[in-house]
Amino acid sequence: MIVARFRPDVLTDEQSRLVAGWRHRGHRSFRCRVGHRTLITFPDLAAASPEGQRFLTVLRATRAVETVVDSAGSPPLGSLAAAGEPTAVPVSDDWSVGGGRFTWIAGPCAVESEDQLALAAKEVRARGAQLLRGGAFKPRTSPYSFQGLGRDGLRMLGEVSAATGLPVVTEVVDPAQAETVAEVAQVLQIGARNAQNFALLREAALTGRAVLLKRGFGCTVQEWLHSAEYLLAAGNSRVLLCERGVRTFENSTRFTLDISAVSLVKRLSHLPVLVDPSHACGRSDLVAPLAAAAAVAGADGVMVDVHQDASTALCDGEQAITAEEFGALVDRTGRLLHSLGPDRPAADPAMAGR
Ligand SMILES: O=C[C@H](O)[C@H](O)COP(=O)(O)O
Ligand SMILES: C=C(OP(=O)(O)O)C(=O)O
Repeated sequence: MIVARFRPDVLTDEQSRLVAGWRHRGHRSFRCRVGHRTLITFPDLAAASPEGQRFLTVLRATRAVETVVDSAGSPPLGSLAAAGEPTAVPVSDDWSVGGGRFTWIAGPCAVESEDQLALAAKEVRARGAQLLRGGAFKPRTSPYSFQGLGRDGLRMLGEVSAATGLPVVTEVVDPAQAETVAEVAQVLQIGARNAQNFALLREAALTGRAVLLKRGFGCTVQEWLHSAEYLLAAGNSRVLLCERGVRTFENSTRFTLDISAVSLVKRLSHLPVLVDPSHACGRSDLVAPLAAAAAVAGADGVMVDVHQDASTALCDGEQAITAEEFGALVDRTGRLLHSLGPDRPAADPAMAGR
């Protein structure tokens, strides 16, 4: 699919003229601001048709257009080739995910009480977390399992965030609740089970909050990237991808962490890629090695479940690590990243699309 990247010193009237001309002929275009640049894709442009050829000539001759890229079957607005460089996604006044810094997101799987959340936030913040996770609305396999504290949980997240300064990542499961969740959370999480709930993706994007998009456990990399494209095409470029394991024949771990997808997506997409080792393996003893693997594979950060007393956890206790273990994990991974230095696989626009 054809996508045009416009220069940072955008000549918006040129952009608008181009888009208006194209739309006047009954065609669609989708625009997304990525860093300092604007990407516009033209899904109806058939490069081989005479009309397509004429439009491409105009695009290439337009001063405001930096480059015109064919994303070759990959979703265009998320493509690294189109953006030209990886994007860093701001999630608060003083933290961006991506851009070379490693991000730690930690906290309980589910918000269970004020005390539990406040203690977890204090503990993970002291040990290096930049964002607090915690589910208020829990997507559970069984209707009889703990479903989360709902609005009460959201309120607790808001209070703890205000007290600690930690931005909050929490899941939204219902399109009608996207705005309510966005009043509290700096990052809306779309869980694996909803990765292809397109109405939910659209509502989450329209809140303008950053969106952390888990990979569906039955989704291919291309399906996952197309879900991200729904967010981008709705005009929200603050998208974080999160690999959390896929379902395979292997059942000795909860899911199978697809580490190759991490390195691959860093080559295909300009969006930051995170890894959730907790949900991937479902076992606290494998969280540290998988987090290390994620860091080496080029991930921009890791999200982990942390609980003070996993034996009493109301959700996913088997995969939660303690705050002390989290601290050790942050230290070890920090040393690992340092030792890798510039050898850590980074997004390389020259490899995009291979
Ligand atoms: O965050 C946790 C999810 O809600 C959980 O992994 C769902 O799984 P389960 O309901 O099968 O336990
Ligand atoms: C439900 C969660 O994860 P996933 O959607 O990856 O299962 C979660 O992180 O709380």
